[in-house]
Amino acid sequence: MQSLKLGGTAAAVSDVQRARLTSRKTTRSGEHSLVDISRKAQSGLCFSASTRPVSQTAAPSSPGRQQQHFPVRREVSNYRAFSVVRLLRIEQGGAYADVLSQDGEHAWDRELDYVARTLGFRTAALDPQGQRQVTEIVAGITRWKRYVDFLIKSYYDPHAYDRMEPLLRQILRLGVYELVKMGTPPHAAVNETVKLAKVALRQGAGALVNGVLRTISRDQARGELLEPKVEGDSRSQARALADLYSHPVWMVRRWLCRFGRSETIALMDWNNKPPTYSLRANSARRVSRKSLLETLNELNVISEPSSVLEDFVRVSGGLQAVIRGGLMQRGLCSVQDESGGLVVKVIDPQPGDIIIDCCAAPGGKALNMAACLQKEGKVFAVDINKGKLSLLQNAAIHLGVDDVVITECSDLCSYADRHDLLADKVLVDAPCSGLGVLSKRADLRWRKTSTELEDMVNLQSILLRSAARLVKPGGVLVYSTCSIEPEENHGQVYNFLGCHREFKLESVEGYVPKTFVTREGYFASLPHLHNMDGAFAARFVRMRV
Ligand SMILES: C[S@@+](CC[C@H](N)C(=O)[O-])C[C@H]1O[C@@H](n2cnc3c(N)ncnc32)[C@H](O)[C@@H]1O
Repeated sequence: MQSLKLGGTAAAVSDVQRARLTSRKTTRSGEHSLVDISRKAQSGLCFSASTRPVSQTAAPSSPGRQQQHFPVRREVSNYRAFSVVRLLRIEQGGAYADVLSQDGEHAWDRELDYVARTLGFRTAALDPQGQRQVTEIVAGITRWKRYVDFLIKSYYDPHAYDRMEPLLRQILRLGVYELVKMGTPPHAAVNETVKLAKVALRQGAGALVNGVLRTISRDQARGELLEPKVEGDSRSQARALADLYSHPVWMVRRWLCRFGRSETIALMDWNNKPPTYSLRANSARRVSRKSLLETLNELNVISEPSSVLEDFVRVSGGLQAVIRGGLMQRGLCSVQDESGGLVVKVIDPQPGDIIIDCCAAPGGKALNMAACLQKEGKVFAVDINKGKLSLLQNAAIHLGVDDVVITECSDLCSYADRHDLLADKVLVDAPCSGLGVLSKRADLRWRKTSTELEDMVNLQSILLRSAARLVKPGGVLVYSTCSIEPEENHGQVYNFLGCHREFKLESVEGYVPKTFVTREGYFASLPHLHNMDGAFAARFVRMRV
């Protein structure tokens, strides 16, 4: 199958014509060829008096602007319009896909205005099902971006695609994603995205989208979809796997060296699946897991008891119904991955303990530890990020543990200089690459670089050294991350023990189920093996002198 090369050489153009890649409808009606249309669409020559050029960047906020300035276009699928505007915003503004999706109820109203300002027309508001569709589509396209772009570039000119106006790029991505990953019936996927391109941009943009999508759809139906070929030297294979499973090449290369091919694929498969969420029943308000499961059942949230933690439940289908039901506001539960709950098991908080959580915000582990104390003892929650620390403070009030949690906004190094508090237990849940949580953080894989990982390693070792000064003789120090990378985990432990003879490593056996205990005695969860986020924890004990 010949790929479509627009704006390329004459030979490439004639290949296109020979392959008759434009849709039948377009060629039969004698309209412009896809090549012409795309050139016009790219150059912006297709703007007419009746169409308006859409800003290349996100629409500026203009508070004085009245709603009636925007015509209502009910024929445009609202969730698709919301999705492309969100994607644009994520790409241009760097907003987190997952943060956006968990915004509160009123955020959708604000977003409706934002969509109108960006597209130049209003759509119908979204019902809860539409909201769920936007969340899932945006997260899905964010995850599958590299693969979707591979397809578009294979069926279109890669250079022209790179220069394409941002909104048109998002519309194309949406159409391709619907066709190849969502299984939307082709006529709906094509017609709806073409309509969106025409109304939001111009006729020519619609024709371009139509041509590319129809070609992909036709090849897909014939089982001839262009796919990355995993062949050649290790570099080429890594690149093809990166295209196929939509991950950065540097990640694929490091996982291939460590896990081998099939496990690397299993890990990438996990990262590409919709995330699983779990909730911790709030024992501080005497909420049992059984009663939490009943409440979830009343809200029609599919949930089941965790198989590894007695106070946790797993929920299916996202958190929107849980958020709408106000369960967190009412202090019934908090959102925490089971891997985070298992790290708390490694710390083993007991009533009466003085605990310092050195990198505490937004507070999943600090609040869990506080509940374990049963009102006896203290959790000193330290974090350098004031905003995130105030989230922790508010959550402590909702959960009824604010009498146990004491927050302090500080750099840990200066905190350790200022305090001679010797705690029973100290947790360093260090900032890390987050490579264990790529399923939940849809855009994280595209924002991380291997250089950043090295920077993280330096910061982690500084924080661990500072934290060590806060542990009393006989006390416990736990170092944890939500990474699966050895430099951030085993490597830190090795370096720490090398220069801190007063600490010895203690196995986590007995604190967590055996399946999470490594040969060296660390806690480690791997997403594709344990069906939860990837995390790591090592438990040290400070020897009595
Ligand atoms: C992985 S997060 C902690 C997550 C938290 N333990 C929880 O369970 O929700 C790492 C935290 O370290 C904090 N941090 C980074 N550098 C720090 C420093 N020098 N001193 C204190 N906190 C720091 C970040 O602000 C971030 O909130």
